[in-house]
Amino acid sequence: MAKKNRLTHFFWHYLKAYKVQLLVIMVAIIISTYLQVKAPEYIGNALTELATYAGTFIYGGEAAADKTPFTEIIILLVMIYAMNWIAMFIQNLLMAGVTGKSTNTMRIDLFKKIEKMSIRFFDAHQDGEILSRFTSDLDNISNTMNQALIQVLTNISMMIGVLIMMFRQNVQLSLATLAMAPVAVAFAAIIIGKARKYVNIQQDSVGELNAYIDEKISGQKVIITNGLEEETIEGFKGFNKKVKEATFKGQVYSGLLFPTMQGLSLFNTAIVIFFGSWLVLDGSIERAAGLGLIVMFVQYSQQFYMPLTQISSQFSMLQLAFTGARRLNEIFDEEDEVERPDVSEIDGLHDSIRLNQVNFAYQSDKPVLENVSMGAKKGQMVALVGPTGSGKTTIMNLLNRFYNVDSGEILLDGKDIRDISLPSLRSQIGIVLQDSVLFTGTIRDNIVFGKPDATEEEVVNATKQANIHEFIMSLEQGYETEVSDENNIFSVGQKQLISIARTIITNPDLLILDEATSNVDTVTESRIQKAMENIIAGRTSFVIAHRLKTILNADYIVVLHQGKIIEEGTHEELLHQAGFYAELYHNQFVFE
Ligand SMILES: Nc1ncnc2c1ncn2[C@@H]1O[C@H](COP(=O)(O)OP(=O)(O)OP(=O)(O)O)[C@@H](O)[C@H]1O
Repeated sequence: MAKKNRLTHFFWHYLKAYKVQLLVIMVAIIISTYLQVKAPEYIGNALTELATYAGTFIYGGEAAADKTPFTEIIILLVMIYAMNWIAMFIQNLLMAGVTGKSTNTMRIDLFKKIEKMSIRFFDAHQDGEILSRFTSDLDNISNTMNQALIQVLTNISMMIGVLIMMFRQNVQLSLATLAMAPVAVAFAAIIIGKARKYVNIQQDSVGELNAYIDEKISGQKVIITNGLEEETIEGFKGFNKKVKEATFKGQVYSGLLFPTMQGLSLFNTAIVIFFGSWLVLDGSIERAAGLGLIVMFVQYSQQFYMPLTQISSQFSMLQLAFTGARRLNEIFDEEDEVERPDVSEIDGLHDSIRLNQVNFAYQSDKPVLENVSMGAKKGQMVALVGPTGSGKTTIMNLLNRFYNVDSGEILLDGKDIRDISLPSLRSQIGIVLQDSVLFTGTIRDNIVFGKPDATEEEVVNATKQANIHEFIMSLEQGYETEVSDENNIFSVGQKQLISIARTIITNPDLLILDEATSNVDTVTESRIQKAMENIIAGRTSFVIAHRLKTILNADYIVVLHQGKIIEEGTHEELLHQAGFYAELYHNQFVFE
């Protein structure tokens, strides 16, 4: 029940801005339903008038025959059809507007929500799975609103109209007409319940399938180099089979609705005929009027059950929209990044940044950092070293508040970073990761990403410090060269240099650097090294260091092992300790 309320609430939230349009649509639906119900009566009258005219014409001659009543009814009929056309046109036009605007708002809200999500959310969801909410789920909602909603509303108003007309004619026969309605509703509820289950599975499987396709396409090089094409296709078939099976089962149940409703409708027609005849024989209904009444109620019975049948046939489409709404709600229900209510702004790093007894786990049963205490004074460079999986990246994630500590605290100038507003904190931090991402746009766009109003001088200054200015100038279109992450005109090293320039331009007080381990040629390697030195100079920095030279440049070295600090100090101090670090050093940092 709560779920249904949630869906009703969801649709109402997006439709309430269009109350007036929806009201006009409803009125237009009622008008067109009325006109459609009324038209056959006028056709009948027209035929009667035509017969009268023809009779008079044949027996009394043209002069005696008056075709005015016939002509008048025909004109009226034309007007009825024209009004019906206008009413339907208004419905469709307004509905297209309401659908377009409301799904557009849904799409914007969804994107806004995703932009507010924490890194934990992105770590826990695959890209393709998130993407499918924007594609198939929103499409389903939009298609249903455009195509099925008016038909469903028309059918409901038709049923109400028929009910009113029936009860005005004869209450007993009306009740007989409704005899199978509870059975029909019960059947529909059971079948709908079953179908909903499979439509839900279907849409979830589509999400998983999208995630699989997305992952495999972006990892295509690895697949080819490892000769895993066949395995990948088999994996795809597995996910595709899940979609196929759920779609089939959903369709089977949805498909059951239409024939079931039609069967019940026919059965009810028989009830009406028998019950009507019994009433006539019993004398409850006058014999002369009996036959006409029975014929009328046979029609009512069909008119009443037909909309029910049609609603049922549109059901699978409605179900897709409900499932789409449920899946959008799953995202809307996710928690945003939480800020303490009394957060404040900072204007930079003035003294130090420290981790105090920090404990952290991505999953509660697997501690990743245990009792980590370390820090950097303003202007210092701290190198984090340790084997893979020791928790270096995790410390960077906590410093930037991609995640919050489970216990302990991180203090920036003595202030808990959870008390600092996220935008304010992050504006002071510059990050260069191993995998540098380029966004679609020009090189310039990519460099001024964090400072769109940067001057030409600032851009060139940043690229010079990052050692990439000359390379950019050697390109035919220089800073205006169009790039994207898939555009392979840059090597990994060059991408990292652009990413360093992007960070330099924001002039952050605190730097988080993850030194690239990927093999780059020696020229690029020394360029990166120089760029790193330039960006670090005069700033406070934490560097996940892989190169000996970087480590030797550090003011302080922290050695991590399985989430714990096992050694710390300057290079000389650590060598003197003759422990893990000294061994790594003598082995030329083989964990690279
Ligand atoms: N998003 C995540 N969800 C769950 N566990 C994670 C996540 N990210 C990292 N881990 C786990 O946390 C531990 C520490 O990982 P982390 O990335 O901090 O190590 P690292 O020292 O940076 O390793 P590397 O040098 O290979 O980058 C590892 O055991 C890893 O499996």
